[in-house]
Amino acid sequence: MHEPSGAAMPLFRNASIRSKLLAIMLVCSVPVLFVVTYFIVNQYLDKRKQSEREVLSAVQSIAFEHVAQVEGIRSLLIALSQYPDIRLKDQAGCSRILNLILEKSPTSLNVGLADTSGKIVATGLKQPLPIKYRVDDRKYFREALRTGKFSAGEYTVSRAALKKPTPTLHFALPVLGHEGKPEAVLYAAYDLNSFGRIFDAQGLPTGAIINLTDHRGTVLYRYSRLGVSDLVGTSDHPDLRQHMTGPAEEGVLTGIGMDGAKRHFGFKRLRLNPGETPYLYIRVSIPEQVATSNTRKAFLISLAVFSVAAVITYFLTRIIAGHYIVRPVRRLVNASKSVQDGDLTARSGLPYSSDELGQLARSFDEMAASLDQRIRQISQAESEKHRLAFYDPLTELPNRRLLRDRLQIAMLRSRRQSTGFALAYLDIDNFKHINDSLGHSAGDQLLKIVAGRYQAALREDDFVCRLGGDEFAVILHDIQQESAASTVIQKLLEATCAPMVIEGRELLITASIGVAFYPKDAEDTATLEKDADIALYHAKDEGKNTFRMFCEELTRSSRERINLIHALQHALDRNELCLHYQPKIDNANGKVTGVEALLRWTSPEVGSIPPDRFIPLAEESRLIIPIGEWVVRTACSQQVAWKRAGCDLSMAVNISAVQLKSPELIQTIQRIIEETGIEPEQLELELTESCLVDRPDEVIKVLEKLRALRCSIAIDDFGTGYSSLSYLKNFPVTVLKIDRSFVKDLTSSSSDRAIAQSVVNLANNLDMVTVAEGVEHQHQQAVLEEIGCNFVQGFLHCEPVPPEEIPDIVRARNGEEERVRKASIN
Ligand SMILES: Nc1nc2c(ncn2[C@@H]2O[C@@H]3COP(=O)(O)O[C@H]4[C@@H](O)[C@H](n5cnc6c(=O)[nH]c(N)nc65)O[C@@H]4COP(=O)(O)O[C@H]3[C@H]2O)c(=O)[nH]1
Repeated sequence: MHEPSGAAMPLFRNASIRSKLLAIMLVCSVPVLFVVTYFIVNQYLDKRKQSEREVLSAVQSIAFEHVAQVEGIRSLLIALSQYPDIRLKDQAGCSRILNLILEKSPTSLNVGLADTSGKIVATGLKQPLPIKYRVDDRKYFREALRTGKFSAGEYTVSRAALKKPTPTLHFALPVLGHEGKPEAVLYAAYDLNSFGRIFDAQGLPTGAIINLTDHRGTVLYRYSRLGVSDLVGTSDHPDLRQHMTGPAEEGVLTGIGMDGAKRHFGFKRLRLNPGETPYLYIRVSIPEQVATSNTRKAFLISLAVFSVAAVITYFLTRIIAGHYIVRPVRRLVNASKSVQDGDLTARSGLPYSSDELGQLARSFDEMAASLDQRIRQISQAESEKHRLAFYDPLTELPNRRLLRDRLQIAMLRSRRQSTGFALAYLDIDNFKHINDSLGHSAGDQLLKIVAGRYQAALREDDFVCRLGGDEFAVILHDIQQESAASTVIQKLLEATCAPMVIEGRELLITASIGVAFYPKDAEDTATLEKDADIALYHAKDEGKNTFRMFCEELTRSSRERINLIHALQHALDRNELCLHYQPKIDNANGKVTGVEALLRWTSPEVGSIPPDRFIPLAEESRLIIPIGEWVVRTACSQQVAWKRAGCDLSMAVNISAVQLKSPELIQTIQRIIEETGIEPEQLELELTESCLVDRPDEVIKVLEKLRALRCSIAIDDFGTGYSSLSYLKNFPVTVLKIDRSFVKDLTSSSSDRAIAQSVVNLANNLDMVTVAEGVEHQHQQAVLEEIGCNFVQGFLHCEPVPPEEIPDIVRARNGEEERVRKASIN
């Protein structure tokens, strides 16, 4: 079966509709998912940017505030440097002012004055510093002296506030003398915790961290809402130091923080004076997770909603597709399978809605209905064809073809069951005569009645068929014995004999039956049929209304028949045929007025064969056509030869029914008349009465043509056939020959005499002459003369003799008769 290629989606080629629909649903969901994802990613990126802006802004504002504080310190130190006590390095005055200043400065942990050797002159602290405390090792001190400018120091943990170590960053300003030389250094310790406070004021989200490092990357201060980190003093993460060396003074970046979390960083470098090394690197960071937590949440919610929607859609699609698509399609598939399996009454059972499935259901149902109708029509046509092929239309019995099938089946069944069966051939006796005399319609009715009787007489599993014409065949199953078959055959004969009324006339018919047995007589059906046929032939031959079981003897006689036909085929060529002539005597004067030509055959193999035996075979094999032509030609030639020799006789020739039906008969006779030169009036064509009853209208036409040739026409064996007297007057017949059977008992049987008399009267009335056949005795001759029969033939007068004897017989007879006649006159 052809499979659509469907190379596009081989994965789904064999998937169910439900799966395909679900796949479609899922595929259609992808854009939705894509859009949702797109918006969420966008939101995420926005959040990220927002977070970066936030950290940058935070770092900028923290730096700004810090710078402002440092500037405050710078201004303060500048103002102090102008103060007289400071310039004079008056310890008490300095302490007082510094003390006062320190109290007012929230970001400074200490404010102090050191001389140029680094020795502390005074501090703003309440408690005095230890004597050995010096600042000459501090970077801010040395830088201030070196540069003469406001300088920053390095990170320290305040030693001033001993109770609580505090991260500090020192700034220093040299106090310059009149020559501009540094005379002392003012310094302030900046509390790095100030960053924490500024940082807190930014309102950054949880997890935000501020990280301060120096130019070496050492963490100076690290603070979050959780407090100051213990990572202070450690080295900054190398990956995060890029901002220290990069070109940008401030900016944002994303990376892994020191806590291992991904963070958004805002950074800024701080310098006291342009071109100087930055004294502080500020970094503020927010964990990305915190920055994008909303979008992540939104993403997860969307994903959850999408998943729930997908699950709901999945189940809804399953339910809806199952109800509206899958179930109808399954019903269509099932209906299709049923149709495929031969159930053409199968229908979808779906409502014919206006959608595609409704239309498909309607189309399918209509297609199945039309298929059903077509198949019915075809099967009706087939069964009609089968009926015509295997059944006889007249009797509705099976025909010969079906017989052959049934014989095969019966044979196989018998072989399997080790049984046997009988085949009987039946033939209605004289059906042809009945058919022709009563008409075809009556003949058909007869056959139907007989067929019905045979069916009724047989068992149900026996088989009866019509072979054609008046022939029937019967299979009798499970019969091996002749005795068992005889009972059934007898029943069939009786069924045939039962009186029947057709067209108001009561008919009595008989049948002949031939029977052969399987496997006794034949082991194949063809031989069995032949055997039954042979048996039937012999039943007919034996006088009809009887049956004959097949035996080897019959085959032998049949074989003889066939051999005889073969021999007859060569009889003409081999000059084995000859004619004898029987004189015909005129009762009026006792003279021989004519002869009847009678065919004789002497075969070198078989010897002399009587015409009653070989003429039927010649008719059967249609050899009678050439033989009959030879007879007419020989007889006519003989007649002409005798006539020339002074022996003028009429010539009677037998014409068989087969010759009469031959379309060449007229031409043949005409040609022979012309060729031989016989006077046509002297040629008498004898036809048996049975020739006339078969298609009388056509026979009349043939006879009229023969009469037109001026031949005489005689009806042979008159009174033995079934010819209707009403027809007789229409036949252009000139002679009626009274059959030998009536002549035989003419003197003893009053009915035979009455028949003979009737024939003579009929002939007289119809202007015909009569000839009596088979006259053997004088008393028969006397009666025939008495009843007025015109001519006689018979052994009493002369047997059929060879042609050479005829002239002498005629001379003797006609001379004698002349002498007798003259004597009787005298
Ligand atoms: N018992 C008895 N028989 C007598 C007597 N007189 C004559 N017959 C026989 O009666 C038969 C008369 O011929 P059929 O009735 O035409 O009957 C003929 C005819 O029907 C047929 N037949 C003979 N020759 C021909 C022929 O050339 N063509 C055709 N178509 N049929 C022929 O064969 C039949 C028999 O012919 P045959 O044996 O020659 O028999 C002849 C003849 O020998 C008699 O007194 N007693």
